[in-house]
Amino acid sequence: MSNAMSRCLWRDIIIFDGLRTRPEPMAVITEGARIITLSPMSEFDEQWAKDCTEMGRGGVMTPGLVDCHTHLIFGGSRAEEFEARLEGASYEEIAKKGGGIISTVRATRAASEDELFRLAQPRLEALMAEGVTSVEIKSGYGLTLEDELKMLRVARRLGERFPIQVVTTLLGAHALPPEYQDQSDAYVDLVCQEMIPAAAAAGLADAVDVFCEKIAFSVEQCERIFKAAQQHGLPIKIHAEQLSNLGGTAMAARHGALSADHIEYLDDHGIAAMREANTVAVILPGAFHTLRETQQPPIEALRQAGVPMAIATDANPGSSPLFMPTLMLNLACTLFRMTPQEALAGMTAHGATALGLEGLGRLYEGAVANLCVWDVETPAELAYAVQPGRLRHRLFQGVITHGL
Ligand SMILES: N=CN[C@@H](CCC(=O)O)C(=O)O
Ligand SMILES: [Zn+2]
Repeated sequence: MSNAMSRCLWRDIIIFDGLRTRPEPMAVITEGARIITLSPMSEFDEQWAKDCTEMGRGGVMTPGLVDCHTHLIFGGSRAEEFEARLEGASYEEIAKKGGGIISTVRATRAASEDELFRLAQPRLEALMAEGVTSVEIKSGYGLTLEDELKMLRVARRLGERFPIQVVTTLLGAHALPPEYQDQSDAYVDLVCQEMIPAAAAAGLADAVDVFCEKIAFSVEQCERIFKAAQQHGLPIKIHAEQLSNLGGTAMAARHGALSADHIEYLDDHGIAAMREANTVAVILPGAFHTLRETQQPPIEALRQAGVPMAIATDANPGSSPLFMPTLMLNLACTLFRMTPQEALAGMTAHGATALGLEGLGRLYEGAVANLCVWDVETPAELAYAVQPGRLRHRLFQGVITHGL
């Protein structure tokens, strides 16, 4: 890593600023943890280069990528489930037989904190190698008080050990653990009365998430969890309308949710509620692709309503074992006809909004210097080609962590 206090200068670079591509080549100077100059080349003053380390010319600069939905911490593998699905079993059928999420719960409970850390490290490094500078990591494979806290502690440790911002989310209501079979309300009590208070008191959770679906928790149960989260000052988000339309998104939006994620089955009522509440739509093309879903998320209706759309990897062992953020840009375009600019905004500015990190995921004078420089000629190329190795520089809080 370089000295964060020196000045770095990039010239003749195309800027995607988090929302749009700037119309002309720019010069960018960072000093310490901040961007201090972001100027069209036509206004460049050679004096600015004094005391700067020249970082090169050409290429594309984007904000550091924001992956706002991941399940990076888990034990075990679900390769067998992958094969079973190829032979025709559905995600829901596998879940109902105690496989799916619950099989990862068994492996995660059996793993120590150190082991989970060791397993998560290369997954996190894969995201960083693709330019991610902020990542959300959920619990949700513990489903006991201790195992959920164990996962959250691993997430915090990852954020302390690596040059990346880790935002943690308590997902105690991810699936009903087998020991609570036929007692889902009692399990929701555990989430509300023990997990949320303990995670909040220990400062381990930055938000609370739920999986609202027939194979998981009802709208009423999710609402109860949201009320408990808000009593502890924690923002909320929801996995909803992925496999069916239960109306969880509209309920979550009424409670001011940061985001509603998946949302393939979202209807107009849900979209109106999201627009009203400024809830971000988190689009997860990796899960859509892996589960061979057929119901498309309502991209055009969200676009017309002006609901911001984020894109994330949903990296997890079951529905999206895909640890490559730029692949998600490509899938969002090819599967959902999002534009490359929309996809990039989804993994920068809107991804940050989905995490409540306003101002991050953007490039402007004064912004935190979380940024990437890519060996491509236009921002659209990042979504067009699926090609590792294009990251020239990655800066996290002004420190060069890649491409010295
Ligand atoms: N939909 C629910 N949860 C995860 C899947 C987790 C798993 O299959 O292990 C998701 O976001 O896709
Ligand atoms: Zn998820």
